[in-house]
Amino acid sequence: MEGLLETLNTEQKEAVLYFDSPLLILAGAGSGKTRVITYKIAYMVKELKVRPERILAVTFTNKAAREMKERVEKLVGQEAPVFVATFHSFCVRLLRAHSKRVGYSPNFLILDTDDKRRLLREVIRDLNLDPERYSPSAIASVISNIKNGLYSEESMSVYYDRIKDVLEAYNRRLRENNALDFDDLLIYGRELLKDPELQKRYSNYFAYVLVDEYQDTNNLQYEIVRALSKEKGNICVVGDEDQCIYTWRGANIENILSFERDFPNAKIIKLERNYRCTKTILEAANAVIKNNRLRKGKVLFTDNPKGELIRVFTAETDTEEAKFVASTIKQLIKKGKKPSDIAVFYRTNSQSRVLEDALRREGISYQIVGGVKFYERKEIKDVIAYLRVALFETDTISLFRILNTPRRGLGTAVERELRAILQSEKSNIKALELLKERVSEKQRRAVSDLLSTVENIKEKVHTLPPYDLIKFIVVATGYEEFLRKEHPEDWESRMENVRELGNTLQEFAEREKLTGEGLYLEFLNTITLSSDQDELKEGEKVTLMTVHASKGLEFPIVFITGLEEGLFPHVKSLDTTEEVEEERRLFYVAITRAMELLILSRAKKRRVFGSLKDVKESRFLSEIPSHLVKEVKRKGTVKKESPVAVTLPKKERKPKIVFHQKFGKGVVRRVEGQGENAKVTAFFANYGEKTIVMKFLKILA
Ligand SMILES: Nc1ncnc2c1ncn2[C@@H]1O[C@H](COP(=O)(O)OP(=O)(O)OP(=O)(O)O)[C@@H](O)[C@H]1O
Ligand SMILES: [Mg+2]
Repeated sequence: MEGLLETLNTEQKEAVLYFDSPLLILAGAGSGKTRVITYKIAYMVKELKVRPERILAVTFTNKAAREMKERVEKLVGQEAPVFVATFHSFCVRLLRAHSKRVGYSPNFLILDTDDKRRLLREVIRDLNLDPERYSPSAIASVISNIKNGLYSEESMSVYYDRIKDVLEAYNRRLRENNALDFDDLLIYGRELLKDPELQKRYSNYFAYVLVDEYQDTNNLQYEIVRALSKEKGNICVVGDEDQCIYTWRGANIENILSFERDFPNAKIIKLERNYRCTKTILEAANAVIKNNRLRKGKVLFTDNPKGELIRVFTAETDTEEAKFVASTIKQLIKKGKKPSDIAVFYRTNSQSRVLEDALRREGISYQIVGGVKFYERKEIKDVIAYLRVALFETDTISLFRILNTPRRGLGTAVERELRAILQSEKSNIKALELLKERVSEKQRRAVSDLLSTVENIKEKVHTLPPYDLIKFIVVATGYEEFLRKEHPEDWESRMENVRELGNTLQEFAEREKLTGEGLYLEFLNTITLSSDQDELKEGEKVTLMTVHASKGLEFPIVFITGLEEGLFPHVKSLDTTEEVEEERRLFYVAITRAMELLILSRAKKRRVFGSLKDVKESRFLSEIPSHLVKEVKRKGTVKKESPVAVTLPKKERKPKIVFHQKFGKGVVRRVEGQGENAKVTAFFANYGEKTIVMKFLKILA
């Protein structure tokens, strides 16, 4: 342990060793805040002999939690698990133990964003409201804001009156389904801790509480932290007000001030040395954030080398910008950089597609974090819904999802019948039994089939390995045929996803050493709670993500794309100074993820709703001092693809070896057709023979 403390600077060491009163560490990006938290936990376990499970560490995402856990285990050895949680996962644990007190049974369901929207759509339809005026996703966010108490009293009453019926029906349906949405987790978690007995029990149980990314906690989260630590004051929170980027979700910079008020004897430690970025990058970050008025203001310096100048590229169009990113990455890799050292950020999810296309064309493997997440893809949700119906007696939301998926002639009329039955009958299986009596002969057979499939799954959960169980669901329901018919364009890749689900489950089972029902419950739990950062797997892939998802992470090389007015800063955040300042903090977060090289880009024209529009350079670009920047020139004067080359094609060479993003290298067997739409059949070592459209392949030989 002695040796370990030596790798900390004086202030960091002081923070690790300080236990006399509540501790607040306020410090800039890359100054070692997260490092202090991990070392503090390690110190408590190793030196103070605190039992690891009695230390509660809270971070912002599951990914961050997992990383922290690994780091602590590296420091103390794996002798015992440390409880590193997110606010949501902590509340799930609390609720599983005491759900009765808030009127839920312990095996409650957690609705994710998509489930929530589906349920709202149903509610809106049942209330005979116009779905045009009441869009489920808009209402979903209003409801979330109401639940989080984000509206002022005045606007609250306006919103509340307008959606009162929807909200009440929605909450009722949640209760009937024994289900909670993400907001409820925090609300009921907080509710439980209001009970003096529980509050005492848990604040006594936890010897110490630590919170990372404290600047982004909202009021509910703050109250939870406070309930757990107010008596003993055994708490350490770390944050940076310049990185507060979730005020739109109710994060509150004021929490930092309230901390000093609620814990009057709090000790404040500042860390001023950045260990992450080059001098050039840090100077740029400091210059940008200086333009914000709403900040405490602090200095941050680094002893790191000056490093390379920041590169700036101006493209004619967004497509050209993407090409620039892809070709630059290719060069960097050629020069020996690892793909996993490179990250590409964008302000909004929809920017990723163009970038993805360009990367694919260059044959660069990438992973996308956020966007349509794997578990939100339709085919994955369908298959998981079968699992959920089998495992959760009362999950009617999933029941309606699978009723006619794949199509089995159980349309809206049958759905209505089923809904009526469910008014009095809560069990899925019993409801299906009853449904059989109320439908036509043909439909009866369909319902019987569905019923036996569900019962089979229920049983096979205990007997089949996970991969085979997924296969069973696919075969029993004819899901592959269904995909083939419904999605002739991409059914293969969808099936690939379903298989991937089987792989993931298998891997999860082996890693967590779980089997049977417990395995699936834990798995469903984990994926429902997984957030933007959680798909990040290590590996030789370039990472694409929104700036929001990049919080807390670091990469040697970072691209920030789309630096245009209206995009970054975003058009929705231009009205007030506060909004623009939040965008600037977001830009500050993005810059400070970069360790060695920062590359910024923008386009002069960008496709918006299908057509190209002129866009202006982001104001943030001009806030970076010019001596830190180097303009990247466009290569030569490559005109638009010359029409001559298209009309006079060289005799197409038949490819022999190709490369595919997912399958890797393949030996070509057949080619049908020509050009980018030609169908190439190739053999891939780990996947067997596949037929793929040329444009998704790279020719290696
Ligand atoms: N004393 C130190 N000696 C060497 N490296 C350090 C030291 N402190 C921090 N680092 C390294 O600096 C980098 C940034 O540290 P860390 O991620 O803990 O910063 P942070 O303050 O949490 O940043 P952010 O605000 O972005 O979350 C990490 O790679 C970390 O290992
Ligand atoms: Mg951190």
